[in-house]
Amino acid sequence: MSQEYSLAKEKIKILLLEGVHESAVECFYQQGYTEIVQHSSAMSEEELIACVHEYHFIGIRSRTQLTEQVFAHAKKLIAVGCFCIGTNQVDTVAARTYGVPVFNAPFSNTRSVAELVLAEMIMLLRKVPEKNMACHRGEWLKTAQGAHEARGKTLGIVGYGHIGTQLGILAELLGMQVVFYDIETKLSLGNARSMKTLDSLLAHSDVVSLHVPETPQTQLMIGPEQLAQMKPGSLLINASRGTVVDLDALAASLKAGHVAGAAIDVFPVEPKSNTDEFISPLRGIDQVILTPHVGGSTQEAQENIGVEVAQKLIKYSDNGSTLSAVNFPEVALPTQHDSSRLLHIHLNKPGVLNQINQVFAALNVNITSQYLQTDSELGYVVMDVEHGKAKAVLNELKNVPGTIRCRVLH
Ligand SMILES: NC(=O)c1ccc[n+]([C@@H]2O[C@H](COP(=O)([O-])OP(=O)(O)OC[C@H]3O[C@@H](n4cnc5c(N)ncnc54)[C@H](O)[C@@H]3O)[C@@H](O)[C@H]2O)c1
Ligand SMILES: O=C(O)[C@H](O)COP(=O)(O)O
Repeated sequence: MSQEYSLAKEKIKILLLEGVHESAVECFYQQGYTEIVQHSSAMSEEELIACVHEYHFIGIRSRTQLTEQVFAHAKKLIAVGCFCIGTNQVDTVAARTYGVPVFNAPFSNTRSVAELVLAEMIMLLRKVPEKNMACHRGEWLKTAQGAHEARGKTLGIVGYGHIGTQLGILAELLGMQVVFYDIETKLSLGNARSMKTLDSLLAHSDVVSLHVPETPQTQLMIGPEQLAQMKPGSLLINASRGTVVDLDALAASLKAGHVAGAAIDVFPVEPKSNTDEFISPLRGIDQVILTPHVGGSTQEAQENIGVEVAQKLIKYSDNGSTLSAVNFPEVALPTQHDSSRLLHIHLNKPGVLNQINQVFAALNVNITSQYLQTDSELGYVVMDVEHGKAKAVLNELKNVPGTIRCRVLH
């Protein structure tokens, strides 16, 4: 049975995985949420299935997979917080069907990614990775051969969103020319030029940097054909998602000397914890910078994300607001005064709202405020009623056909 009445805050159990920043914990404490369990690493599906029934909120980063099976066992789960940008690790459709909104931090770590990519680009242009490796082996590779300034070179940005646009601005400050390719029409910032096709961007760029989300269209977006279209001696950077690049094809292109260098932060399969082995066809290739998915891992980003996502979870818990949820109709709500608040999540089918309103009419309960938002499949309606009336209404609302979840707040 899912939670029907909001508990006292100190009884609400929160599970935070993957070293979610202390700033989140402080936010929860400040708002009276003290039952917090923290883990520094991710949990496997099995581990989650064994414990998820205890928790009302779960906070994760990019490593924890929240599958349909996990949601099926999460009887008390009220909401999920992804303390990162990506939500591809969560079955957000399954979450919806169980009436669980998923929140994330859509931009708090974007500057950190842009800065890392900029630094890597300069390192690759100067052939620092191979010179660094040579020094570690006791060799002395002092040469200007193949080393270039960034000034005057062309940076091609694939995916001109929060990260891509910031990177473009930073690169122009170095005197680079910026071109970009995006499936949406985007406002060009600075002197950046939009390219009509991915192929033309690849053929024009000295450095290609990928900043697209993981979608069916971006799966292996850069494979053997695309690598062959890149200029001989050009560089590839991927700090987006590991599924975007065919790493075997990249390794072959690097070994053949076509692509001259690469910086890769994300991988199709990443170790679940810092003690697991990292396996990749790029290991041992000197001209590649490999980083363990740390594009967004700065103190500044993590602290801001901690606050941002914790506040979204607290708001949903305290007043039902779903503003900026990634899988749910968005409702922005004022705090209720002198009333009880009922939250009703239902299938968006003809007649459901009518039946909800009939419950109130039959019980002669007045709705003081009502807020509704729907998408093509889901409806979320929030109703404030006089104190003391909510319990009777809840008992009837639960039986309205199409109800996914119904709760009373305070
Ligand atoms: N390495 C890290 O630690 C790290 C940190 C943050 C984000 N990321 C990844 O970076 C990605 C981009 O982040 P963002 O904040 O810039 O996202 P964003 O949503 O602001 O921008 C993504 C852009 O890609 C475009 N796009 C989508 N599909 C495309 C396609 N097939 N071809 C071309 N363009 C396409 C979108 O229209 C959008 O403009 C995130 O989805 C996340 O996976 C990684
Ligand atoms: O989606 C994101 O924001 C990035 O991939 C970073 O994920 P992380 O918080 O697990 O480092």
